[in-house]
Amino acid sequence: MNTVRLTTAQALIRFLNQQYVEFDGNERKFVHGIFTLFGHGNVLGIGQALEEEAGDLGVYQGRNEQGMAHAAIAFAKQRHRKQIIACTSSVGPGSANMVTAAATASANSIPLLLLPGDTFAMRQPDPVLQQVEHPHDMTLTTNDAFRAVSKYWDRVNRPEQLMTAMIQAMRVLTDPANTGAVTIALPQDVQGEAYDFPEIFFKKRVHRIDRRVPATADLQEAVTLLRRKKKPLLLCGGGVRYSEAGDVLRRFAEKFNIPYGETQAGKSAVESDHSHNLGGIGVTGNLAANRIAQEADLIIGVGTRYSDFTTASKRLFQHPELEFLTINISDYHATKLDSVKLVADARLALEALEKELEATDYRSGYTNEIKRAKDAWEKELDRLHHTCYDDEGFKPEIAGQLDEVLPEFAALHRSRLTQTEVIGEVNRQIDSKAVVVGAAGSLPGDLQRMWQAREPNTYHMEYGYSCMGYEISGSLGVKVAEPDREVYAMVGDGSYLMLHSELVTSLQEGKKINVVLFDNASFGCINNLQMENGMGSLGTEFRYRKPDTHQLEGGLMPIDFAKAASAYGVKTYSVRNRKELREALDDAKKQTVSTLIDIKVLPKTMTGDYESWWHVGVAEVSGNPRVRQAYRDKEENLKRARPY
Ligand SMILES: Cc1ncc(C[n+]2csc(CCOP(=O)(O)OP(=O)(O)O)c2C)c(N)n1
Ligand SMILES: O=C1C[C@@H](O)[C@H](O)[C@@H](O)C1=O
Ligand SMILES: [Mg+2]
Repeated sequence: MNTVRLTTAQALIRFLNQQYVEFDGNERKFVHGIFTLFGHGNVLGIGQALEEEAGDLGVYQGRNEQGMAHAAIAFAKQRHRKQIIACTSSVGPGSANMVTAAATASANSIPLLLLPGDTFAMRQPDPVLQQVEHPHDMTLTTNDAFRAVSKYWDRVNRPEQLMTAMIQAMRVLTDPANTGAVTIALPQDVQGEAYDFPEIFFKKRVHRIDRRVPATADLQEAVTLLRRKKKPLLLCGGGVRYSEAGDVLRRFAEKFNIPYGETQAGKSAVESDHSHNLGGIGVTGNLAANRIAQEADLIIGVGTRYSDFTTASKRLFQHPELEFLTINISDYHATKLDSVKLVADARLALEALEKELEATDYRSGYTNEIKRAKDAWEKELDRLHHTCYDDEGFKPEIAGQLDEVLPEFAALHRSRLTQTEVIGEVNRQIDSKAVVVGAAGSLPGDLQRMWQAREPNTYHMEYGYSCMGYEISGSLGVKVAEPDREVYAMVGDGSYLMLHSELVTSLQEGKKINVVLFDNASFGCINNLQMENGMGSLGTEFRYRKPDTHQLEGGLMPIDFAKAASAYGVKTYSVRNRKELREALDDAKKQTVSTLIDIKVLPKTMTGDYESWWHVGVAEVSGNPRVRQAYRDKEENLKRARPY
């Protein structure tokens, strides 16, 4: 056998360069590049290997390991899981910073290859800098924390272990049913150790992403079930987008007159104005989708995990004879809710169902309900777009909680903008091909309800982990994946403050992103949540500590985000009214560098829920009667929800 003498790290980089995927007959390189943040745990191993022979890998420099890994996730998500950017970190804190991102990837089923440095396999210098010592178990390191959040985990303690580790890593990264974070921990001494690797390990490998065909018997069962039902409702999940099945879903819906609601991951598989697209469904769903859902007698989940947000904690669907049919590439997800299951690729399953149903002349029993629901929502949307603080008798969407904060905020910032009017304006003004990116706070709810996606694949929401700080890192990843489109990070002030370091990377790379920052001086959605459930406002508004009471109940903190970002070299705008917003959005399009629009939006002017319920852990006993009432309400809702 021919061999080549390489270090473990050199072999790893050479191997990554030889990985390809094939999907629908199209072949492409799987590993686009690698995000690096060097320290002693990786610079002389992986760093040296990249300096010597990076091959085709683009080498990016991250600013925060979590941020760079989130950028890598967004890249893979936007490329529909067919291409990745790997991430290498140093040992200890560098790797620990990627644990959150590993969880984000696994929760969202997005392939992410993490290559954290590790403590010495040989143990000679122990405790090495940044090693956490465990007297009861010498094999434990920080990197064991990845086990709970990875779909595959391995540690390469000898160079030759790299071969099985990487072959298994590729299996998981390219498996649509089981993909997520793959962690290969690399002790720093092993990264530099040489071995005679067989040349065959570096041969070109093409991983075929198969479209799994539905089993005939399952298909027959699904058809029989569907034919019995008059009011079916499709749930369009992320699997529709990853399977590139939006056009088939659209045709299926039209042909059999079946409406569909969108999950956060599935939104924009088909344009929002399609006749059968009801828009966002569930806790963060709109009136049209949630009304139709209550009366549906069959839910056809396509590529969805049925998260509590999608099903409104299993209370949304109320038809007495409700049943579930689930199309999912993962047997695990298909088994939920006692579904009749089609474990298959979304596109193939819908096509097969279509063929069978055509032969039976099936059509749902909806008459004008779909149009009526859509029209009613459009009217409501128009109202949301035109909420105006200056109107007589103005009531914020979230009324009766902190009404007094609105005049305080308006006076402090000289802004009377509502969040819903800003979203409407942004939606109308930006290019139809632009991608909006979001993750946490009140914006995912507002966007899932309100955002009108005019083109497919223009809505990018990380709502599997809803990780604050993903928005900006994610936008960078989307921009690397889609360099010809404008990308807009839709981000709250809380998320922005948590993590925006990769904004600097966007400047460094010349990858322009636009940050649309909604500053409401609070963790707004959590403030809503606590007050909705009977609490007061505790620790969720951005207020100074008051010296006399020692509580966080002083004035609101005015933060000039535009000024801070302009110091990085970002083109910034301060926006306090519609005219300034329009001008800023318009000017931002003309820029070649990243931009940030600092918009002061009145608190409590985000959307509320539309006939949905979210199961949260309310206190069973309390001295506060409002909390006791919230608990009773929860118990009542629970009685109407499926128990599993
Ligand atoms: C990393 C992380 N920590 C905590 C949370 C819980 N959380 C969800 S939204 C939120 C506040 C978000 O505030 P902001 O970004 O300002 O959005 P707003 O709700 O005000 O629109 C918090 C703390 C989270 N989702 N992610
Ligand atoms: O706790 C949360 C509540 C949701 O409203 C929010 O969107 C999400 O980010 C979250 O973590
Ligand atoms: Mg906020």
